[in-house]
Amino acid sequence: MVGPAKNGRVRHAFSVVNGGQELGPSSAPVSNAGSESGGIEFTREDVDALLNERPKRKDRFSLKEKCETMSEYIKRLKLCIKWFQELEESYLIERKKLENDVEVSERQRDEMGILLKNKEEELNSIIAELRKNYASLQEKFTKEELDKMAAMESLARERETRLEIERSQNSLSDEHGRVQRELSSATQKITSLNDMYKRLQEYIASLQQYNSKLHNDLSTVEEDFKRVEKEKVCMVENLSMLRGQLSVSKQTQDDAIKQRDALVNEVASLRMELQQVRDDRDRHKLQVQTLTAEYTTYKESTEKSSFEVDNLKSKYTELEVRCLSQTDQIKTLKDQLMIAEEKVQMSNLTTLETRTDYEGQKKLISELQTRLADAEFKLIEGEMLRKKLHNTILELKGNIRVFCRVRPLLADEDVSTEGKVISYPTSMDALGRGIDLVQPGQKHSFTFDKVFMPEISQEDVFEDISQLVQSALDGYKVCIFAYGQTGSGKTYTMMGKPGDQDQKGLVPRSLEQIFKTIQSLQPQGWKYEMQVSMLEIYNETIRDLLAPNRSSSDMLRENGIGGKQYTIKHDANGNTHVSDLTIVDVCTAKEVSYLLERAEHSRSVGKTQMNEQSSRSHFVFTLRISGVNESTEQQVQGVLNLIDLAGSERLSKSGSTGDRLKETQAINKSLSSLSDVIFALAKKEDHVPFRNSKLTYLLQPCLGGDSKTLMFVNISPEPSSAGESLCSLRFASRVNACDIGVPRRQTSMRPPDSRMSYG
Ligand SMILES: Nc1ncnc2c1ncn2[C@@H]1O[C@H](COP(=O)(O)OP(=O)(O)OP(=O)(O)O)[C@@H](O)[C@H]1O
Repeated sequence: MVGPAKNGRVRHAFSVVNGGQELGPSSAPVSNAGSESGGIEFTREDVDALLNERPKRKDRFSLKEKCETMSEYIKRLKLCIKWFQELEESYLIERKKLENDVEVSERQRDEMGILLKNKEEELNSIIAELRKNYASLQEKFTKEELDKMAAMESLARERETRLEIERSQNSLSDEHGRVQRELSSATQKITSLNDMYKRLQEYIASLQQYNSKLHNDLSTVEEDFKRVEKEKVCMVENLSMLRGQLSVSKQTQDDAIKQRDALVNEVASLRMELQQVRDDRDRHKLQVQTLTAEYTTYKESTEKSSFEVDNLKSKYTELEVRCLSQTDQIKTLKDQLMIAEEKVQMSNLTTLETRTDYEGQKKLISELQTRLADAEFKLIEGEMLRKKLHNTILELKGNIRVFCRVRPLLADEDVSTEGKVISYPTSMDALGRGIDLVQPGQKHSFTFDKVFMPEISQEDVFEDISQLVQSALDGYKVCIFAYGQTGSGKTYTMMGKPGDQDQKGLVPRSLEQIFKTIQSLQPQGWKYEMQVSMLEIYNETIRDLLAPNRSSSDMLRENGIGGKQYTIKHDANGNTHVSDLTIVDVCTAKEVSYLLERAEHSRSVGKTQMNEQSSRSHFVFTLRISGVNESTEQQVQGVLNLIDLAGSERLSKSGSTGDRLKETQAINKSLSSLSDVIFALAKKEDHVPFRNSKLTYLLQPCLGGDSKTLMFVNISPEPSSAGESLCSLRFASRVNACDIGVPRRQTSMRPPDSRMSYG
């Protein structure tokens, strides 16, 4: 049926009956109530809609749902195709009918000719369109079929995958269970590890606290120590003053006692004199009485002799005068006696006062002595604590310490043209520890344990290492070495300026301190024995600097042309032995100075363009210290190694030729071996090439742990040395980063053959 044109469009209505049931696209089929077949009317729009109504891909649909939707859609498409086929058939039938009608009715045909033609055209176009649609539907159908097949295949694959997944899910759930169990045990482990970590953190915090406490204690102890030292000095002064006062008051007391005794004697003699005078007076009184009686008797016989009377009168007068004078004398004596008695009383009082004073001062002295003993005890205790804390701090550090020393500009050096290359940062954390080297356009900053500026004196430098030297007496191996380019001040730092007391170097100062300390430790029962050896390493050959009668031929032989070959060995205790090396027992600093002078003569001193006095060998001074405390049975064995390394210099800069070139090459080889060792230690490599040079092999115990090691890096302030200084500073900062472990104190018995031990 062809419906009326609506909105310029031709409306086609057709119905499909399938098994008595109307089928059609589920989307809005409009039922035509007037239709005979009671079928469904389709418009072109409906068909277009149906064709365009391809199920939208919903990503969230599962493959199965997609397949079902596809199947539904394909089903509808099939129905459509069927409808189209039926439609085509009905059109064909209609056409046939019309053709028949044409045949039947020419008129009708003429009338309908145009209409039919149009209709035919229209139908043809519709058919063509439908065919086209059909073809495209077929195509779509095939495509959808293919899609369906692919979907089916992928569904099957998915099913398989799902099964696989389910299987793996099962195994995964097993795994999950296992992992859960492992997780719970791991969680437990983590909890316990966390606990442990917390405990460790607490432990670290407590260690840090302990460390800071130790630092505080150290500073308090050092303050106490200083205070007690001051107090001791005051007390000693007081004591000597009191002793002076006491001796003065003793003298006064003796004088007073003597005076009193003299006065007592005087009083006794005065008393005797008085008694004598009294006796005289009594006697004279008696005489006077007798004379008076005689006078009365003679008066009665007055007339007898007037001469006798006169005589008797004069005698009487004389006696009276004598009596009067004696009375005066008695009075004077009495006065003198009174004065003497007063004096005695006074001197008694003074004696009493002096005695009280004396007792008071005696008490004060004994009090002061007790306080002094206390202070001395505190001092010893403080010293012990200080030593312990000092050693603990050094042990905690566990690395090679590095002190940097910049020498002043020498008279013939000038920086004015190129400017200063060395500066010192002033920030709080780098103060006294930082050094900056400025090169054109670049600043290199370094930090060390200490940086000594040019104006720092030898004494001040020594103050900073005196504790380390002290450690050798406490039984540690101590190694101090100076590194730096030629002329940077290594020998000055180690040995000082010969003949100038103020500019003595570390070696003489260390020896003085050691001998002084040994003496001060004597009252505490310590007795020390010391042995010295000195050697140099020249062109990779060891030379004994204390060998008796060392001639130039010996030197030649030592240079490898026959003769003694000194070999280095380390024993299990970390002691180093150099075969045939001369070891001298020493008791005083003077003896060591003499040996140092002897060694200095033997040293090889070469001349290069860089430094007229440049030492071309490594100088190694060793002092072995064995101490025993007779009261505590304690024994210590320490070693002090003081090393002045040969100058590090670039061949090009040194301008060496011939023998000097050979020397420079040997020095550079051993110094580069030293840096190889340091780098291997810094990287904690399994193999450290100690054996690559005599120097490193000799220093193995100092570099490989076990000992307290300090390196001086000496720097020249000259702008022309900036490159060398930078190399030295870089090397030193690597050395500083080197963790060599904890130094060990040697308190065991000295082995019987320790005379040959080097360090
Ligand atoms: N801190 C200082 N104060 C004063 N003068 C110094 C100082 N340091 C070094 N000098 C002087 O610098 C010069 C070179 O020093 P020194 O001989 O110690 O160098 P060096 O590094 O030992 O050289 P080399 O490697 O050739 O032995 C000497 O004249 C020395 O007196």
